[in-house]
Amino acid sequence: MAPRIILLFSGKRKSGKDYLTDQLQKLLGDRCEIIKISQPIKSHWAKEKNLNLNEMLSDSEYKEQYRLDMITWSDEMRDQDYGCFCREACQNAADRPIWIVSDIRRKTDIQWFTDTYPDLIRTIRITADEETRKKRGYSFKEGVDNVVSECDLDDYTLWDLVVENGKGRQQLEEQLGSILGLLSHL
Ligand SMILES: Nc1ncnc2c1ncn2[C@@H]1O[C@H](COP(=O)(O)OP(=O)(O)OP(=O)(O)O)[C@@H](O)[C@H]1O
Repeated sequence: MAPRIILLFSGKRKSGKDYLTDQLQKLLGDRCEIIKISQPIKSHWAKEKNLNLNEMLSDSEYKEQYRLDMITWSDEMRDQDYGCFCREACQNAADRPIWIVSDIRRKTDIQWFTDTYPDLIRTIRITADEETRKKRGYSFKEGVDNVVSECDLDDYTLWDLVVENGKGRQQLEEQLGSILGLLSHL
């Protein structure tokens, strides 16, 4: 069974992508599969450099040590084939009706999904003010926060839904409710 809908989530660092997609998964249970484009990137990189993959995947300082190198390496891979990581992440995904991609970063990610799964794609931008993001552990890093991987979707305007997750955020139930609205036809 192929997915019947694919939700693509984007947001700046510490906007709450993992938090909200985890909550959504709790609600949807085994009807949904969480996909991370960063997973194949991290596993390739960990294998190549002989690093600990679990540490890379967890929200740790370890991951931050390698973030810059990983960005450079994955940009080179993408230049050759912009869909390479999207494709690999989807190949590893379970057959479930709802796919949640929790970390899209580029216009080409959206393009790849839209071309590969026409009509199934809904895009969601999570926003949060800088002060809130800082309270959650964000601090500006040269080469990370001012490069394409973090900024390419800043000027994208065609989101199906924008979810405020900073100071002005609604209750979690309402945030999730607006996301579920995108699934109401299923
Ligand atoms: N609505 C919220 N209520 C309470 N805590 C939140 C909320 N949103 C996010 N957080 C907390 O803020 C921190 C950062 O959120 P999260 O890891 O989801 O961000 P992210 O966008 O996935 O960041 P990164 O891009 O760095 O992986 C986490 O500790 C998370 O639990």
